[in-house]
Amino acid sequence: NPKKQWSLNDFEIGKPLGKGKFGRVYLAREVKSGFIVALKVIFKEQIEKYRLHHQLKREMEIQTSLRHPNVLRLYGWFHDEERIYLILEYAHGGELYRELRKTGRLSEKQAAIYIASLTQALAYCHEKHVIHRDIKPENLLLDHEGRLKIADFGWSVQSRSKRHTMCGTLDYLAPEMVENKAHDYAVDNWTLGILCYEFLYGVPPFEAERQTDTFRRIMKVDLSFPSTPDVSAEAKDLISQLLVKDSSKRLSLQKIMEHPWVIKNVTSHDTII
Ligand SMILES: COc1ccc(/C=N/Nc2[nH]nc(C)c2C(=O)Nc2cccc(NC(C)=O)c2)cc1
Repeated sequence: NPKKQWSLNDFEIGKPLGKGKFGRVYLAREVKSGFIVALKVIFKEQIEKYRLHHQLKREMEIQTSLRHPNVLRLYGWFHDEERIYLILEYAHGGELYRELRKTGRLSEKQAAIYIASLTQALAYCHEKHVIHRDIKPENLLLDHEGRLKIADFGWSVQSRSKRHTMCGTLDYLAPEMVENKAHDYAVDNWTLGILCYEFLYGVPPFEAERQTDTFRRIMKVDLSFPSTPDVSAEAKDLISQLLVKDSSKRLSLQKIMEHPWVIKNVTSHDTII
């Protein structure tokens, strides 16, 4: 129940799942119910040091309020003197990133299933007035059935602007984000185009040696499709309709679900339509 006051005594801590910038994630079991969760431990002094208290609070309120099969649940949280604990849904498959690195690239069917799941999750977030702004393979988890979960509201606690210049990759940034312009929901549509390209080719479209070159390629929308792997014309069409500099001209989430490439590759049982 959401109002219960949780504490560390309610959980048996299991193996560490991995570590983020602000702390580590552990497998954990709620003692009374035996329910398995992922417990994300964030150090308060890290939050205070980067003055991210309000940001973390807002991100946690957002993620607690979201209920969608492709959005990782934040069930609750608690804290002690030096740490904040997030009680998160456990996704057995781990980061989609790892699967992408292992297989190099995805089949058109698998890529379309993930794009359709992401599109539906984003449509849900947008109707709840939540712009995600930071979808990238390492923020996407897979559950035991291979279903995609957007998983970075709760712990991507860096403030957006600093985060992108400070660390991490620019590959997924839309031009208006790169220019630090006011941005709206359409940044997420751009990112869907980046992800679709990366799922099919194994690398993001504007990858470059130096950040300055990636910036330049994004601003120019310097998009090209290599001759191998042989990717369908429909997939290229969808990518080209998303990686459009003018955010108002990007394909809408609704239109993505109606695109021939998605219709051809995603039958309703793969994802809820
Ligand atoms: C290293 O191999 C792994 C294989 C699977 C996992 C599963 N993680 N599942 C999660 N469910 N809910 C949350 C939150 C997480 C989670 O944070 N996972 C996580 C955290 C940091 C790094 C990784 N690394 C990978 C490869 O998945 C996963 C974690 C690690």
